[in-house]
Amino acid sequence: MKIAFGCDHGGFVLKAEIIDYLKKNGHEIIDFGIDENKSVDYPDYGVPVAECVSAGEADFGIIACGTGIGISIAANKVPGIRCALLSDTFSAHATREHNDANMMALGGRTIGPGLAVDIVATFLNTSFSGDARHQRRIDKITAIEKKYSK
Ligand SMILES: O=C[C@H](O)[C@H](O)[C@H](O)COP(=O)(O)O
Repeated sequence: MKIAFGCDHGGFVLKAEIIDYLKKNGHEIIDFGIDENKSVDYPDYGVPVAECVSAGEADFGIIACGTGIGISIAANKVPGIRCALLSDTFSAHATREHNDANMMALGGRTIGPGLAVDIVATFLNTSFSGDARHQRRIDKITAIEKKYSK
């Protein structure tokens, strides 16, 4: 799959192991940085990933900041993005199966790289259930997006 990745300096600590996992598992990576550990503004790295996913240029987006909060808030402003902030594998599974999330966010200051990679693996290896009740709820989220984009 094509995976877009982006992080700020708070998420940079997770980058190497996530990229390593993605490469070892045959994924193509679209890397939006950062490439060195310097202080940056997380919207500048989360939004390009979100735009890439929203445009259909990547299958999924993975982003990280210190907590995963700021960068996921920014990503979720892009139409078509459903970005889940994750810190456990149960939620990683559930957000794919129930929410059809197309992006996930991690916090480099809240979880370690081992758990981060397990979460990424669970997220990428779980499919949307396609269940009507879940689709109905996603459709309602999309309708909210359309209502406020006028
Ligand atoms: O939600 C925001 C992220 O956790 C940022 O990574 C964090 O705010 C960066 O903080 P600082 O500039 O103090 O390193």
